[in-house]
Amino acid sequence: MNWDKLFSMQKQLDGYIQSKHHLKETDIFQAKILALLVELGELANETRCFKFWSTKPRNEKTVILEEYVDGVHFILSLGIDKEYLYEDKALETVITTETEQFNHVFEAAVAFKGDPSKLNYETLFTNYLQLGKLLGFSEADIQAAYMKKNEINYERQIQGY
Ligand SMILES: O=c1ccn([C@H]2C[C@H](O)[C@@H](COP(=O)(O)OP(=O)(O)OP(=O)(O)O)O2)c(=O)[nH]1
Repeated sequence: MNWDKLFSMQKQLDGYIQSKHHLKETDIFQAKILALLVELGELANETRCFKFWSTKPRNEKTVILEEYVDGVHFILSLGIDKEYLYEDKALETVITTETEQFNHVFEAAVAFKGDPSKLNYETLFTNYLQLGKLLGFSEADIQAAYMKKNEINYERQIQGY
């Protein structure tokens, strides 16, 4: 996957949002971490993977992918803030349940908040990609859905959302 292209699109979007909301000089690192954690919760809710008490089916794959790419936005954005990129590498196949993998991603996000090192960023990125793989998304699916949501994010800003 060409992550450089997505990083560059994200950088433009973040710049647009920050100038629109007069945040150029404000530290929004904490807000972006919380936003990522909230998106992860929303994503988990759409999969319903942890709802052992319920028999209701999970939401459609397209809806789950839309939620997934909101998390991609915030992970790219956090990397940009800390001046990190992600280089594509072969993903190890994880032998976990979706629920365990969600918990890994939560842990990785909290670890990155406490110590925003390059290594912790890579761990967060990799864990999130492995979650995407477990949810059945190909890199092409993720890239296409990211592009679509990136455009929607501009439209929402223009509409004064
Ligand atoms: O600096 C930022 C801030 C936000 N976003 C993007 C990420 C995500 O794709 C979207 C925010 O998520 P969402 O669309 O779910 O927004 P919301 O306000 O939570 O929507 P809703 O009120 O519909 O739940 O904005 C960025 O890319 N950069």
